[in-house]
Amino acid sequence: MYRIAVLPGDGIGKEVTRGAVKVLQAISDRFGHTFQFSYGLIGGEAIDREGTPLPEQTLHMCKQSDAVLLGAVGGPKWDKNPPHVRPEKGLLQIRKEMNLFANVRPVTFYESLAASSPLKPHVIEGADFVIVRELTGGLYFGKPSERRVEKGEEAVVDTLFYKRAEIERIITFAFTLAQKRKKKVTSVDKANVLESSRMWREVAEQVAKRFPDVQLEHMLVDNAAMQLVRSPKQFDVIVTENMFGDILSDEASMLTGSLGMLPSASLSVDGPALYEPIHGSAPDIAGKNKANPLATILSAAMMLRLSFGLTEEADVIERAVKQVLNAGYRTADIAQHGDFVLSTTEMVEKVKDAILDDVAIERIMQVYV
Ligand SMILES: NC(=O)c1ccc[n+]([C@@H]2O[C@H](COP(=O)([O-])OP(=O)(O)OC[C@H]3O[C@@H](n4cnc5c(N)ncnc54)[C@H](O)[C@@H]3O)[C@@H](O)[C@H]2O)c1
Ligand SMILES: CC(C)[C@H](C(=O)O)[C@@H](O)C(=O)O
Ligand SMILES: [Mg+2]
Repeated sequence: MYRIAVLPGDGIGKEVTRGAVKVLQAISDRFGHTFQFSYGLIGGEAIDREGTPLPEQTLHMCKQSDAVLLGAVGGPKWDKNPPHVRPEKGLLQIRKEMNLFANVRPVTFYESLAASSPLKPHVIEGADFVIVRELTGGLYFGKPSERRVEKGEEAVVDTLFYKRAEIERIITFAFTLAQKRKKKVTSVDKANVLESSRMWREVAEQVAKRFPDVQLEHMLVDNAAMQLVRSPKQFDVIVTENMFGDILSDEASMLTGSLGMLPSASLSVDGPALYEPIHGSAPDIAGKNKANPLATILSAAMMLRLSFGLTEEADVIERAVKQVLNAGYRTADIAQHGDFVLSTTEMVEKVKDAILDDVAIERIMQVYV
């Protein structure tokens, strides 16, 4: 049995996690696995109901689970809350409390979505890279982070803080991943300005010595932002600090045409991992059955593969997504003029159908081939 903690969160988080759970149930039916789903509050809804963005009960449930599936948090309703009762604080707290330092954001080009991207097909065709984002340090967690009065003037400060060991572990993770891929690491920093980036670069050089089969290049983050749209096919594994990774991964989603396509895994050295789409709660489309569920469904596939070792089942989900896209089914965010637009729930049903077809074909192949 696999114990999955489901944290729907706010806005479309509820809609896309509902869809991913249905897909996992289809996998469970077909492969005979037992997924035990437990639900917890996080983010704005948790604030409304429990007065805190991450209730202790939620954190305990997640720590006791085998993996966590999260939707998204946040929304205008809570945007003026004090810092400690913002929905996003709950997300940062669960990342820190579960030591989820390694955030893996794969960026995959889908042939059938070439027209959905704002980038030219020849630029993106074949692009396939992973952004490895340090997730529990940097500006997000550095202290002080406060407003103050300095020499009679109102001022404010945030702090970009990393221990050398935190930098070393994420870069080591990136090199280990690159060894299993195309053996190239692009370390992104702002070493021409930031001291933290100069240490980052030193550590990358030191770690590289332990991976002689992996190529290391350094790239300044402003150049990297430009290179992502100019020539994304050059990348294999990008490793970078927290804030840069947040920004670059949303930009990278445009290779697929939508934020609604990118999954993520947040991993720790030990203990359960957390899987979530990189997008947010999308208040502008929340409750309209318009959200693209594929990023969350693909995050569930990452869960099966990375947390449960169910590689065939993960492959089935990823193949089903590709089949549905190849068949021309689109949610509004990836639709072109003239496409038949599916709702969130309709897209989920198409993925479930493809899973059932895929498994049927697999069974036939096993029997007759
Ligand atoms: N991991 C998270 O929980 C997470 C991530 C990012 C933003 N947020 C929060 O979400 C709220 C809204 O932030 P935002 O609008 O800047 O970012 P967002 O990612 O929610 O939305 C950005 C744009 O992308 C679209 N979009 C996002 N996901 C989509 C999907 N699955 N299908 C179709 N379209 C999709 C939205 O409609 C919107 O136009 C904020 O409160 C923010 O803090 C949460
Ligand atoms: C909601 C916000 C705190 C979060 C982040 O910046 O990490 C989000 O943008 C993400 O990418 O998961
Ligand atoms: Mg983000």
